Amino acid sequence: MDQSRLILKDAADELPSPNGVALAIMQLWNSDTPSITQIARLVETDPALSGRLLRLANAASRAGRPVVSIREAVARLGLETVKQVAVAFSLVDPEQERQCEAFDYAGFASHSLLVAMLARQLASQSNTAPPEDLFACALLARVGCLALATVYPQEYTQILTGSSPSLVAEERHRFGFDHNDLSYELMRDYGVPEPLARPAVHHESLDRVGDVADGRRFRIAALLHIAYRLANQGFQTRDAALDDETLDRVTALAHDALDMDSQRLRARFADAINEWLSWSQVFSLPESHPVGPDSAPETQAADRHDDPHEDGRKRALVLQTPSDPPLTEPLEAAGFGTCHRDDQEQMLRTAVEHQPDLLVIDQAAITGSAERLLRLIRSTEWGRAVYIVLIGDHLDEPAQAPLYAAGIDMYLEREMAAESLADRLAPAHRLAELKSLWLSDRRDLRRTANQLVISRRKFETLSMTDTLTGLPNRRAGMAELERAWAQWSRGGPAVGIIALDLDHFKRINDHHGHAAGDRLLAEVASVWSGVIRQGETLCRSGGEEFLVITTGIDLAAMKRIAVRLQQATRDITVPWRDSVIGISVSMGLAHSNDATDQEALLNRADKALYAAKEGGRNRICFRDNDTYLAV
Ligand SMILES: Nc1nc2c(ncn2[C@@H]2O[C@H](COP(=O)(O)OP(=O)(O)OP(=O)(O)O)[C@@H](O)[C@H]2O)c(=O)[nH]1
Repeated sequence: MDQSRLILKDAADELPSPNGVALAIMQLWNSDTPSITQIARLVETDPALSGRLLRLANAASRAGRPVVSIREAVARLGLETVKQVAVAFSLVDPEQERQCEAFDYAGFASHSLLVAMLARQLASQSNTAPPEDLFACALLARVGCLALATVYPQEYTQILTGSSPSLVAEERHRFGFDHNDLSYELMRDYGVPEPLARPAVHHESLDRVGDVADGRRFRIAALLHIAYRLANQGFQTRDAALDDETLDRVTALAHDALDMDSQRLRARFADAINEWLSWSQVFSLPESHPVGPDSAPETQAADRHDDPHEDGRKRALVLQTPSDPPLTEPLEAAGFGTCHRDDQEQMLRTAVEHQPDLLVIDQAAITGSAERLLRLIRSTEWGRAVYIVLIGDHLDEPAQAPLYAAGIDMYLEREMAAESLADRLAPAHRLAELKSLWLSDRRDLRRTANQLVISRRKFETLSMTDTLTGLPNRRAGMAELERAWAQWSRGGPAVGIIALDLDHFKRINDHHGHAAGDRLLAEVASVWSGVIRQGETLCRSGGEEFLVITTGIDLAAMKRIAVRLQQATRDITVPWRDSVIGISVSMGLAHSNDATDQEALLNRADKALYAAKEGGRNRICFRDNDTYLAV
């Protein structure tokens, strides 16, 4: 899954934070000195920000134990760093074409938070992993979805609104990898260790949880799956009562993996839901009650042009006391769609939502220190490129200097504002033009780079796939064998090879023609694919030769697979013109217990296959001491 790493740079740096969290962090910053606990609790509600901070904390302590708990990351980084990172987040882009329309950003963050809170509750009652680590792991377990929505907004909208029943299958088809692969890569990039990140990949489906063989990883995958399932219900009902159907589905798993009965499960669910509901106000700010231009009743009538970016004009946001005449006219004359706020908090909300190009701030409407507000705005991502005009009363140059230092671009005297503002906005226009040019260049560049990743990934997939049968080719088979052997040599599951070679295939070609041979090869591949199971890999290693790589089973179990393959081959009939073609297969088995390295293993299977051919074909052979025996 190395290719998905290529889009990490974009994704990891630019995953958007929910506007509600963004605003809450700004409010904390702007009020009194926020405490590290307050900040940590807010950070925990946002997967994108949590990931960034974990990455930073882990980068700072390269040699030490990895930091997985978000609270620990916040404590290690310290208030100043966390404040800086927290305010400089990316936001969901208000411009339609740059956001994934079908992706519910706020819902995603809120759902992830609920899964995380449930995981923490379940972990606190079971001996699986530290609760704070599992909180972070669960919070980030689906961050790949957010990354795909951010990096491929249009394509992801098509996937989400398409008719495919399987999101994962559709993602794989489109991108060559799915959101689980990407979540894993991002989590590793953030510094989450493999034993926690890997089980998270399996958490969405019960079948995939069952595939996790290792005991501790299985418990982690099971815990995350239970949290995910419960969260799906809680997210919909927003109620602490657990329905029987969901409970039935997870009870057996909770019992096996966490040693937890249904009563305790219900109690943990209720606790997590209550905790989550108490946080929901963070999310209900701009998302569910948009505090955009049209929602402030007191200003609605005045703001006819309250959705300034709708018509493609540059956006101006004005903070002004109600007693002053609104600056709509000069701003409109200068080509800006304008919206007014008379309250600083409302202004910040609107700015977060709409990311204006121009901010006109009347000093009289600022609560608290003007410099502090300006610094706060300048430290945000949207605030870095906004043109700021400050309107004040008789400030001489020494009084203006610290305001310029804090981030204003222009100072205007109140009496002059109405008449001279329009004439002075050329630089603001130029900056907005530059910004939009730069953004569109960046967008095009990213789009090209991201498309390249997909093409490359598809090419790689093709170069690892046999075109006739759709099976992994020899190269892919050898890569899989190498991976399995490396695990075995580190004490992992045993590896086995079943080498298969169709009998007298040349005769088929000679008698029925090459096309008939091709049909038969494709049919054989399809039938065998249905016979092998999870954990077994079937590849086409050459013309009429195939390999099955098994893991975690002994020779006796391999023989049973070989017999199933032999029986299935016997049943294959391919109608061709006036006749029906059938085939048989010879097989040779070898097991890692009897081999010193992977070449020796392959060699041993080949020799056993040769013995099967020599013995008359249509048989399964293996070596026992110095003799070859047939199954
Ligand atoms: N139709 C078709 N034939 C292929 C393909 N690849 C290899 N072959 C043919 O497979 C045949 C293999 O022949 P041999 O190696 O003599 O083996 P065999 O006839 O199967 O005999 P045994 O293996 O000894 O049972 C050759 O005729 C190849 O041309 C392919 O992709 N399509």
